[in-house]
Amino acid sequence: MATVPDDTTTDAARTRQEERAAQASKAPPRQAPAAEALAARGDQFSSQPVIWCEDLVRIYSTEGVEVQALQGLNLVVDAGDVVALVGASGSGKSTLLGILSGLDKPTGGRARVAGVDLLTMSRAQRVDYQRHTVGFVWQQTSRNLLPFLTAAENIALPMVISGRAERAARVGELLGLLGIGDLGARRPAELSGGQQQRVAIATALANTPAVLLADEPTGELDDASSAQVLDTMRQAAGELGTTVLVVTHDPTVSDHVRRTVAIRDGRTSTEVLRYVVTDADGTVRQIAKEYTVIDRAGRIQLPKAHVEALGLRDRVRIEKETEHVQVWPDDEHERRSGDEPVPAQGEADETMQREISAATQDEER
Ligand SMILES: Nc1ncnc2c1ncn2[C@@H]1O[C@H](COP(=O)(O)OP(=O)(O)OP(=O)(O)O)[C@@H](O)[C@H]1O
Repeated sequence: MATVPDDTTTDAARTRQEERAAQASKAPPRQAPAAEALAARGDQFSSQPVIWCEDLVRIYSTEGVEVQALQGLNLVVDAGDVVALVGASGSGKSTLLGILSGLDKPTGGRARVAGVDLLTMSRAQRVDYQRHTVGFVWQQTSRNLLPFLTAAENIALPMVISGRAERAARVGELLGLLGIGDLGARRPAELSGGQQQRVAIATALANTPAVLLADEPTGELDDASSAQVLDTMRQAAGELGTTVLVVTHDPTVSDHVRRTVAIRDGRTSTEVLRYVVTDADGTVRQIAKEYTVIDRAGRIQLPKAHVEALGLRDRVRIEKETEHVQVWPDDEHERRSGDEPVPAQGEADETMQREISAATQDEER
């Protein structure tokens, strides 16, 4: 028997109690958006999802061959959240980031970031969007920074382009936030990979974007540098009220974010949410729960492991319980594959009628 949702794999009742206790005590998630920072941003959309994608489709056509990279992807990210996007190679992660960053256009569906409609924006709006609404950090440290400028000059550059005043103060603030206050005068070649990525994050945050998008920002770093970069990114984004979406192959990234969304075949498939709960004795614990994504039509994708383990195929039986639904293998299939021929509908009704009469007679006797 498979049961959905997945939280019944442990002690479901206890987990639900823990969840309620966490909500009741308003225990903040580990990377809770800083409410003050969000309020300080004064964004009109701060109470709405900052990233909103519905049935997003991206089809690439090369030499007559079509590849459907996104196949009706749905994703909602709230203001100030820090979300990791994971998935096998080719699942569509970079395609999604390309669309959200305004570098690419979806083939269909709807997408809004910080209130901007990504399908209908004009060329001028796109330039403005890339300058002010989103910041981007690439995997290759060399792609993020200009080698002939110092760290401070790199961070100031987006503000020079957008004509922002009081740049020196802002550069100092960002260098401090990213923990590289003493490295402002160095050129990228004089910095370690981790330090370069922190400068890159500061540069991406310079114009106070609503959203920071990062594609494998720790891909070229060792574990210790990765952890440092992710922590400073999370802290800086929290201070500034910036929403973060980070694509990664690195499983340790998940430990640094509240929410991990998995993409499979161009669609969001599962999510892991992490909470911090404090027990009655003061013990602080982190709870991670895996959820399966359900779309607007009520469709879910069962985990492959469950499907294989239970031999689910063709069809399943779904039963509603008080607080959950159960998914059962098709036992009808097995019953009918025996030696006896399957009766036609009229005969089946008659057979059932005969069986009921026989059972009633047995009871009467
Ligand atoms: N410009 C393109 N032209 C044609 N096909 C493309 C293009 N970009 C991506 N694809 C295809 O779209 C699918 C999704 O690619 P995408 O790069 O988004 O995956 P990904 O999850 O980011 O993979 P990886 O983790 O390896 O970077 C793949 O099948 C890929 O080959």
